[in-house]
Amino acid sequence: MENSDGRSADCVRVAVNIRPLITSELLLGCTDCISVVPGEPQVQIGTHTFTYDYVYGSTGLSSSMIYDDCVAPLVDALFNGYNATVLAYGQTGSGKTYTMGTNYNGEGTSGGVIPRVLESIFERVKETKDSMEFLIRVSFIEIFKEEVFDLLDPNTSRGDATSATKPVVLGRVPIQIRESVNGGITLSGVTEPEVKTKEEMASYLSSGSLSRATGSTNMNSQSSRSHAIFTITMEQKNGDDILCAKLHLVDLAGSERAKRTRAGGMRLKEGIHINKGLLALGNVISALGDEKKRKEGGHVPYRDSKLTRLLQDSLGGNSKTVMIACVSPADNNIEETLNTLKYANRARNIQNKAIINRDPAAAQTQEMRNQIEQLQAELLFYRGEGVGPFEELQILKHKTSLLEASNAELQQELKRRRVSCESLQKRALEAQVERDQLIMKIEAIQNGKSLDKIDSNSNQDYNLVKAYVSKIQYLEGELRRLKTSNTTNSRHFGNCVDSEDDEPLSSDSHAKAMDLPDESEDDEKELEHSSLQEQMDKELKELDKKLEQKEAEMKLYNNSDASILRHHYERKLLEMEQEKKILQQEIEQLKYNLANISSNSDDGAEKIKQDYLQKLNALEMQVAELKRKQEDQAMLLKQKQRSDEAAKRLYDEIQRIKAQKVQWSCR
Ligand SMILES: Nc1ncnc2c1ncn2[C@@H]1O[C@H](COP(=O)(O)OP(=O)(O)OP(=O)(O)O)[C@@H](O)[C@H]1O
Repeated sequence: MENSDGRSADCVRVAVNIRPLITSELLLGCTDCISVVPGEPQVQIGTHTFTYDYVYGSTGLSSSMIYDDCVAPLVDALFNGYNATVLAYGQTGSGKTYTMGTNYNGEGTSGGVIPRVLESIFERVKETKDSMEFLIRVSFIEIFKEEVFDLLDPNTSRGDATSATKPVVLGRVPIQIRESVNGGITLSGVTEPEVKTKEEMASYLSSGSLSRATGSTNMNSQSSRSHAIFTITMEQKNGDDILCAKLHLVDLAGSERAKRTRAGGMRLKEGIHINKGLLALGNVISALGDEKKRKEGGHVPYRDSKLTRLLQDSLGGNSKTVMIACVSPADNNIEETLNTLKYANRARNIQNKAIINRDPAAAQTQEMRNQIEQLQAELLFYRGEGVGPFEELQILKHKTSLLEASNAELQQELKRRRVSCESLQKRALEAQVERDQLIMKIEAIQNGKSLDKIDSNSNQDYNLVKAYVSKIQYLEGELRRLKTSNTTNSRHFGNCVDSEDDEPLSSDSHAKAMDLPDESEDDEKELEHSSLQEQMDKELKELDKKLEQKEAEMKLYNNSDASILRHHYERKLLEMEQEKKILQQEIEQLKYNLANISSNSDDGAEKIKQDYLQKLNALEMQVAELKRKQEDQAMLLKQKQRSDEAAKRLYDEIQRIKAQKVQWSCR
């Protein structure tokens, strides 16, 4: 099968992610050595031009699109029973960990792909869990100095996700790679806990990442010294059909040259092992990506390293694979960047053969069941016990299966609608709570309370308002119920009254009148009805009071104070934006000064450079803090808009209830 770009759907997809120049590179006076051809997935470096499936960063596509373009299709594939791999490759400090989000700790939003994978998997599980059983497990391993270690092994775990400091290394026992009879690669005894929520999965990722070997090199203060593979295994059971597939998320250690990283001692030894694994990976990519070698059926050296053995299925095997080549644009990295781009270019030629991983026993059972059905039909036909010719039987069977399929689809649709209905109800409740909370805030402001004090009380208020709104919803429900029962009673009572009307009775109504109970029964019914009426009048009055109260609140809310609050938020946002702009201008100015100092060899230049560097750092932190505050303000503003909408809906609802009530009272 071919894609619109003419490449086979099973080819390894390759994306290049160019990170921006980082402060340390700017301090060295580095400039961009790589450019992206506008509108094309093409990069130019020196005299070379390379084409990929996607190019992000440095004015190519925005790197925030990596997940949607490259990774979301792999999550789809996982749910369809295909193995999938995302592989981040590149020199040390080129942004692999940043791109993958391997250090995600479950809090906030990291730009990396892993948090989005977690989010998306559990959203889809939630959507389909009524018709499907899921079993999700995770494993997290690292290859450190050519040994495979289990990062989730509770016996050797070096800390938990909440620990702020890096835990101490305990003696770890490497795990063995095994090859199963059908050639599949397994890790004997690897810890594979079952996970049921996104948070649980994130906590395993986070505790494993803490245990991962990192160290400081000259090129990256937090350099990953090992190759890490986080694997999500998903088993889906639908009746007898079982699909079992794996998604590998691979964050490789950076390729590096000892001279550049100024590594010595332990770091040097680590580097040698890292490079050995990456060299083997390069050879595998060359063997698979070189058309000539592939046609000649040349040997693929998977066995040369643990890394290549573990990635055997991902490169040239049963997997849908995306490789994200991460590069730095700095001209002092040009040699490594060129190398990465060359490998990435070659990797585009790798052909995989992904197949749906159906449980063999379940697949066989299904096949046998079909066979039995077929044979039974044939038997009926030959015995002459069939209702008609064999073909007719086949048509009927086909029709039945079509009807069954459509039935299943309809049931699915029904379930989906139910779920969405529930979630809409929940959202309506939340919106009402928010609205009421805002009204309370406005009141508090009017009463002269400070914003800080209001915020500190808001949690307490939230629960109160929630309880209050649920109560109102309950009462509204009760009222509806009573209205219905009253309508029924009124009809019945109306019938009785009709029979006493002066108007002549039709023969039909006359017949009905004959069926009427005797007078004492009538009295009883009337009494019962009037007591019911009385009770309902009481409830109605109460509801009237509530409606009035709500309307008064709405009026209060709709008056100019609400717009004061909105203006307050908008003004704050604007102020922050201006402050951010000023800070960014200062940063630009500092960077410019720094660039000038870098080319200046004055004696005092180094001191000024250090001062600038410190100031730059402080300013960058200030900008980050401002950004966070700005996001908070924007969220508040959004919340406010949502509450306005909810208030409007509520107001409409009140009007509707009132209209209904008037109608009802007139009956
Ligand atoms: N797209 C980006 N935007 C801004 N900063 C980035 C980006 N990518 C990476 N960085 C920064 O570059 C530095 C190195 O990134 P990272 O640690 O992800 O590199 P790495 O390739 O994983 O390195 P190593 O192989 O040594 O572990 C970090 O400070 C990170 O914050």
